[in-house]
Amino acid sequence: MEMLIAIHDLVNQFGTQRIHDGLNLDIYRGEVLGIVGGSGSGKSVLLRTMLGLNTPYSGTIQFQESARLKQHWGVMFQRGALFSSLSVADNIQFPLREFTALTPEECHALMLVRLAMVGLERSVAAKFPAELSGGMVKRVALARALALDPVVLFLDEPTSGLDPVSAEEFDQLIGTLHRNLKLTVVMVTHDLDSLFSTCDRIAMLVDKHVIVGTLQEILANPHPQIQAYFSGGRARALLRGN
Ligand SMILES: Nc1ncnc2c1ncn2[C@@H]1O[C@H](COP(=O)(O)OP(=O)(O)OP(=O)(O)O)[C@@H](O)[C@H]1O
Repeated sequence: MEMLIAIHDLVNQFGTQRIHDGLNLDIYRGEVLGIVGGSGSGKSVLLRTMLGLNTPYSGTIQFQESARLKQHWGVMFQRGALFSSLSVADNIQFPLREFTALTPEECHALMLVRLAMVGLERSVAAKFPAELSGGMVKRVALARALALDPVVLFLDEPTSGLDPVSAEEFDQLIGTLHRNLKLTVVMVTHDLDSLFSTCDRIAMLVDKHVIVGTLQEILANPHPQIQAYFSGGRARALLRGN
């Protein structure tokens, strides 16, 4: 498989608190990788470091040429996803205006395509974020992340705050987009449903490193933190249904 992102010997540290200590992780083109781990284990810091928003203490993160520039990335953050003062149309067109020389008409047409891709009607374009449901906000944020036709999509807790039905619909949407667009998806998630239904591989933050594998491989790993993470009632119920 073709490697898209190679993280080598990564160390992140704040003051004397070491978060990652020689972390290695390869991310392959076309996969959906779920990043999991307990609260405070360093998932967000890892994502932010990949995005260049956090400078590591040491180590390297290499992107393959085709995914090296910001324009190649679609990013959906958990909070503050949309600009509240801009309409849905302007939110989605924001990256197009920033990074491309497309005409306003072309931006508008592309915005409508992105809206349709995330399953929203044209009429939503004129609305403002405050007028949308939580699930619609997530879809608009996803449409904006897809605006520039990214090579890789970074999602931070994409289903947090959604009711179970909306979360499942959103998982299905991610799966469909991944298959149709051949996207590489890197998502931080606490949502075991998402993890089990959407991710090809799991990177679990343990002891300042990641343990990586398919769901089956991770479940077979005897590390006590992994066993504890997947031994809760919900995880067991999901595994029975898997
Ligand atoms: N800018 C910062 N300055 C100092 N400490 C930080 C900074 N960013 C993160 N940390 C610390 O790094 C640790 C890991 O944080 P991070 O947000 O990555 O955890 P997480 O795994 O995403 O947790 P959660 O699931 O609760 O969101 C925490 O102890 C946090 O307090």
